[in-house]
Amino acid sequence: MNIQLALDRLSREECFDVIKETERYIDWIEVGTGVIKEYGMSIIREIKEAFPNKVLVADMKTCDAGRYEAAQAFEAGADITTVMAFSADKTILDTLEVARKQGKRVMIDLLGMTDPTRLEELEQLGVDLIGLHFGKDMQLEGEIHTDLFNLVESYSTFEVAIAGGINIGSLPDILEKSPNTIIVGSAISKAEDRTEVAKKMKGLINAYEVNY
Ligand SMILES: O=C([C@H](O)CO)[C@H](O)[C@H](O)COP(=O)(O)O
Repeated sequence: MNIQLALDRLSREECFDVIKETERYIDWIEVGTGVIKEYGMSIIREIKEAFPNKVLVADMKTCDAGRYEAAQAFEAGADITTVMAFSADKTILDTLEVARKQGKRVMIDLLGMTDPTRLEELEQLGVDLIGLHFGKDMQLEGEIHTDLFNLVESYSTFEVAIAGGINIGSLPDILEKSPNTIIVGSAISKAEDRTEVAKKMKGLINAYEVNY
């Protein structure tokens, strides 16, 4: 099970600090949407150059012009780019095609998605990696719940990532659902001791995997 460290609402310098402080305990690095909007593709390039052995996720949250945006992210060094589940089928197909040609991947972000038939369609389109997502603004009015997994429970074809305010308190319940990737942003990046929090979270994951 991977930890994907999400870098959001951080300066360029802070992004590098957070990675350096936690790199022993994280597997994937996500350059957050806001960070990409602030610094453009250059921050993806710089982070990939500095940490070439980490899988780099560009949280582009693409919803249109998929071919162009996927090419931008991959050209900058991303291994995975994100596309919103509500996007047109053509957008999703185009991003998948660009990814396949370059040996890269697309994560479909299910933020706001409640329609199970869209999952069927995504599977038919050839999607293999999805992100369950309880959004930042949703977190102002509630907390992530494992009910999110209901959307995907009848699909064995998807590799599943999950995000949305996951912290040490909510991690044990999430682990019971055995996602492939656990996305953690503010619980690590805004912590006083980021190394300690990342270490504890990785420790909980390792302990779960040993007993699973
Ligand atoms: O995708 C994200 C969100 O929409 C802000 O862009 C975050 O990366 C994701 O939610 C993980 O961050 P936390 O919720 O702070 O753990």
